[in-house]
Amino acid sequence: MSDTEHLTIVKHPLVQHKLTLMREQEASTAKFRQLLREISQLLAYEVTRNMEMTSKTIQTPLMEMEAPVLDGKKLALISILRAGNGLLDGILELVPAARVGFVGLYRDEETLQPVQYYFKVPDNLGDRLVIAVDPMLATGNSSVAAIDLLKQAGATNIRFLCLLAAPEGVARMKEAHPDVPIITASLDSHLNEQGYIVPGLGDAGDRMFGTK
Ligand SMILES: O=P(O)(O)OC[C@H]1O[C@H](OP(=O)(O)OP(=O)(O)O)[C@H](O)[C@@H]1O
Ligand SMILES: O=c1cc[nH]c(=O)[nH]1
Ligand SMILES: [Mg+2]
Repeated sequence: MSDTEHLTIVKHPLVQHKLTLMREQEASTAKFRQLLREISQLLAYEVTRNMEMTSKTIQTPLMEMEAPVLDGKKLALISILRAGNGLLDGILELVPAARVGFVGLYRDEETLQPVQYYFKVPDNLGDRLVIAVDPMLATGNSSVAAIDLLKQAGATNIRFLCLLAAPEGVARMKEAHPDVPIITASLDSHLNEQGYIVPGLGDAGDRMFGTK
């Protein structure tokens, strides 16, 4: 997979405008959550772009026609807890029949290593397009670990959707999972010493859920 196939940055003006509003430190919890939900639907448009299609015969008021419909087994959306849930709900509104799974991971603040606390995913992952969602791709340790687990559970066709990515995380994902395309709204500058994305937006989970 070439670099341009591996990383897609969604530069649509509505995405970029909403992302700027989310980055601002005075955005309230309610505003932050609402904006993330709105952006998730715009990003979902991009991440589902290549879903397989088939057709079926329908009857319009005027005539019979062969009309396009989605093919194959349902999509599996996987939320990397807990911040992933901020992307999940909006996408589910667009794809209400999707199956949903959860990978519970938090990042140890000292070591920046992921600590797993939950894993529950739909059956037959190998037959599905699997879209893993987490707003932040920082060191990449969490997303690499989550995708390791999804592959162990049988997933073969995986995409990773995030709001912000750091170059360090993109490189780590490319090394560990070169077959997994990343779709994001922004490739930011770098990570700071605490592993936060700069300029970033802070801790996505805390901002979304109003915790510290
Ligand atoms: O790429 P990494 O360096 O691993 O960092 C990214 C991870 O950090 C955040 O989660 P966090 O650990 O804060 O958990 P939370 O979602 O419960 O807030 C974020 O949602 C990612 O899962
Ligand atoms: O900047 C960052 C890095 C990891 N997790 C976050 O929520 N924000
Ligand atoms: Mg967090």
